[in-house]
Amino acid sequence: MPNEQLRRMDAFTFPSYSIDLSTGEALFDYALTGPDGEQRFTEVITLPLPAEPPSDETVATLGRVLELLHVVAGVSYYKAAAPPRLVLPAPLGPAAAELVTAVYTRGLAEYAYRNQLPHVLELVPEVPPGSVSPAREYDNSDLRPLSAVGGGKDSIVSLEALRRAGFDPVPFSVNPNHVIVSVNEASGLAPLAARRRLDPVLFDLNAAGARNGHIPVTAINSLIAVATAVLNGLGPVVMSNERSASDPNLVWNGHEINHQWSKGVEAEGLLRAALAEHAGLTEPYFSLLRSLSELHIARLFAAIDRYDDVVTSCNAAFKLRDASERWCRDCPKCRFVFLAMAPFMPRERIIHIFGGDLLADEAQIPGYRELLGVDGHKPFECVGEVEESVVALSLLAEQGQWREAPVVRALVDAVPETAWSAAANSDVFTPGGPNHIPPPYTKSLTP
Ligand SMILES: CC(=O)N[C@H]1[C@@H](OP(=O)(O)OP(=O)(O)OC[C@H]2O[C@@H](n3ccc(=O)[nH]c3=O)[C@H](O)[C@@H]2O)O[C@H](CO)[C@@H](O)[C@@H]1O[C@H](C)C(=O)N[C@@H](C)C(=O)N[C@@H](CCC(=O)O)C(=O)O
Ligand SMILES: Nc1ncnc2c1ncn2[C@@H]1O[C@H](COP(=O)(O)OP(=O)(O)OP(=O)(O)O)[C@@H](O)[C@H]1O
Repeated sequence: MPNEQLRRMDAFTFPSYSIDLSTGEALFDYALTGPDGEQRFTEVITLPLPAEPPSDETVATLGRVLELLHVVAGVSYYKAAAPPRLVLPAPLGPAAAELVTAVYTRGLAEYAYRNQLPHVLELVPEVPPGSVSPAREYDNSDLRPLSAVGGGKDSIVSLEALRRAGFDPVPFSVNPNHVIVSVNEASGLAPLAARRRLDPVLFDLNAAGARNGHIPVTAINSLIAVATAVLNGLGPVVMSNERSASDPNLVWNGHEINHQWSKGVEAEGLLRAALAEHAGLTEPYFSLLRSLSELHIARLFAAIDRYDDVVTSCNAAFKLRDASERWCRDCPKCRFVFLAMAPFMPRERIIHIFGGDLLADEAQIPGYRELLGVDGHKPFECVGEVEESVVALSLLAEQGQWREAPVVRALVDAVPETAWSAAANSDVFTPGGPNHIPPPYTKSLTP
């Protein structure tokens, strides 16, 4: 469909969804409609099946989770045109409607900002009138947790904490690539995986110049994880989203723009409330690392060495096409994670993990100046707060193994006095902020 026709689309709708319980394959249909016709899409999500066929109650609860997933996963296709109307397929309760509104507005905020589409931030979904029959309560809080694994340091810290605390976690990933497969192998635990296939038409439209940008992928992965847990008789989904994920990158037109919005605590609360209301799940989903800073998580990671050959936090390794093998060593996330880990491990170990030394590479100085708040705003990436970067730098400046590294020397000179004093009084190693960690899990992070 030509780009001008896409730009004239006036509504995004959700024609149908279905699941085949003999294969685990769910089909989610979407449509952009306008004066020139419609553009249909189908996303395919395949859930891992349990050994025994699920009960009717399980199928009913799963259906409710998939109804939410159908609507949330539509963001990938909505963004190809960003029409003014978002027409939901069925009535929703207030908590579910609030989740959907937030996913399409705050979740697409970076997209709206970069494409200069302020109406997206004001989008109000059209919810068909009627009530939703109450969901059967489903308490899975005592069952084995499903621990989401993204291949990076955060999910490794959670997996190991759960294991140490005796929770017997099941690793779970959506579309595990070679990095995630290697991390699972290193864990020695038997993982579950779901498959997700975006409609290839979307890539054709993108190549032809359709609107494009960042989407709240964690909200989608989280609901796929919850659906997998329900279908397989497992307990809460444990995420590894940190405190700083809730911090916006900037404010635009009075709206917070946060690249990591669906990893933040607001999204976590909305998702939990929607799952309780719409699917009856009492303890569906929480982040174990919510109270911790990235720097604190890096320090916990440094105490675990069984994943050194495989751990990869660089997003370039997770692209659908042309992915890097492991760390690209030239992006905000590589820079930040290197800086965060370096104070807590011998120099040879971190060079081994990354395959190079970013603090010896002077080409990295401009990127590090952004992370340290000296230039620009916090990059649109999964990186910690400026204060965490300054604290990490101050720790490096005290260590003989790093003090003379060219990048450390240049940055120590660049950071203003005010930032050093803020870092000196920083609480980055003190857990804090709101969280949804259920009581049985609160002690998991204490060695
Ligand atoms: C791997 C990555 O960072 N991708 C972002 C990148 O996309 P790119 O075109 O370079 O590569 P692909 O990921 O292969 O995507 C191809 C196209 O498909 C679209 N798409 C992808 C996944 C999806 O669920 N829906 C989609 O529509 C995508 O828009 C591409 O056109 O740049 C994109 C634009 O900024 C980003 O949207 C891609 O981000 C992925 C969705 C992704 O998985 N990113 C995570 C690594 C990520 O950024 N996580 C955040 C958490 C954000 C959140 O709120 O959940 C983080 O860790 O901070
Ligand atoms: N493919 C995936 N399947 C399931 N969960 C995922 C996937 N990718 C990321 N996640 C989860 O989403 C959350 C955010 O991902 P993120 O990339 O920040 O974490 P990570 O890979 O564990 O650590 P790092 O921040 O070091 O990359 C984490 O809980 C992670 O486990």
